[in-house]
Amino acid sequence: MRVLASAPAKIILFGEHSVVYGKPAIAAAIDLRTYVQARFNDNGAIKIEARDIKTPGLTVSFSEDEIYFESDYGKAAEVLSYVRQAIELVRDEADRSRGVTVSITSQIPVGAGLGSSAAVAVATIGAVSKLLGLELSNEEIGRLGHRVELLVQGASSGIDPTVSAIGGFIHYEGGRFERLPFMELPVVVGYTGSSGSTKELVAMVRRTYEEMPEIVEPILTAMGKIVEKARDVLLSDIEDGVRFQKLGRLMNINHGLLDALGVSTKKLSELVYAARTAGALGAKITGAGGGGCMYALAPEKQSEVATAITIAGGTPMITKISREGLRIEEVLP
Ligand SMILES: Nc1ncnc2c1ncn2[C@@H]1O[C@H](COP(=O)(O)OP(=O)(O)O)[C@@H](O)[C@H]1O
Ligand SMILES: C[C@@](O)(CCOP(=O)(O)O)CC(=O)O
Ligand SMILES: [Mg+2]
Repeated sequence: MRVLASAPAKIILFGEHSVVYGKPAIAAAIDLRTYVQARFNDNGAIKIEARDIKTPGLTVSFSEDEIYFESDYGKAAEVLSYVRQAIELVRDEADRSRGVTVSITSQIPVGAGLGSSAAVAVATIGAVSKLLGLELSNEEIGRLGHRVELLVQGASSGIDPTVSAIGGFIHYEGGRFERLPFMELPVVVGYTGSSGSTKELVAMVRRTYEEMPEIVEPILTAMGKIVEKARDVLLSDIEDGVRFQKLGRLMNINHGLLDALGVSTKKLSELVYAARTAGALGAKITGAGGGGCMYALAPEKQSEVATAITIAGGTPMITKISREGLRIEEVLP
């Protein structure tokens, strides 16, 4: 038997980092996906085929007629830890005796703030649980995905695995979510081309918090207030033009506060300012920062903003919100 499952990337519209401290945040699934195929193998082991991910620490030596490969096994194992933990959690719930092979292909840039870690965990849990005959709802799979992120990163709010599992738009707070009405948002994502590790960035913010709680706590509180205002704007019965203007202002304030926490980079800020200059109503980091992506809200200006992001040295992506979260694509005997 073979099962193919897929799960989407996300953007955090408002509230990354502060959400780790129990404040609310708003996120939406987007139409980039990670695909995981799971099948049984005969040797009782876990085998992971991850073709899109670079193997760190690979050394190749060439001599006259021979080639030697040496790999840093620790680093290679670490990079696959989300997938491994996802498989282990499902086997703990079902059957540890059967060997499982998973093959991964992904459209989501890694370490770019678009939730590749959550998507790979959720798609793996979806495929392996189906293979092992477990009946789990998408919500339950989101909760297991959160456990995977906690085990690997040490800290995680759970917003990414939740939105990747259930899709659409959500308001998330302290492990609970509320679905927000679906709407098309005219956004452009700008990718700096570099990556940041969520685990390290969350730990860096934690150190700053512990050093200067009297300064960082009000920043996190303000971020939470931005999210509540944004939720009111998203739910209110106003004309889209006014709605986008209000959301854009809140995005710009949220970006400034993320910058204050130290998670922006020169390149991210350049893309943010380039997008605003080209007519975006708002632009901010999305995800953990330290590289990765920003997004801009640009009604009727998406192509101008995409061009400005390219000129500033980034890669623009005009994405759509995905209504669907985890999806079982096919089950073959
Ligand atoms: N296609 C993939 N195959 C295997 N592991 C992946 C894949 N995509 C992401 N990951 C895991 O997720 C990690 C990146 O997660 P993270 O630092 O949270 O950044 P983000 O979630 O923003 O992409 C990678 O280092 C790797 O461990
Ligand atoms: C920084 C944070 O708020 C979001 C991280 O998202 P990503 O892994 O950078 O896509 C962490 C979390 O919510 O667990
Ligand atoms: Mg992540």
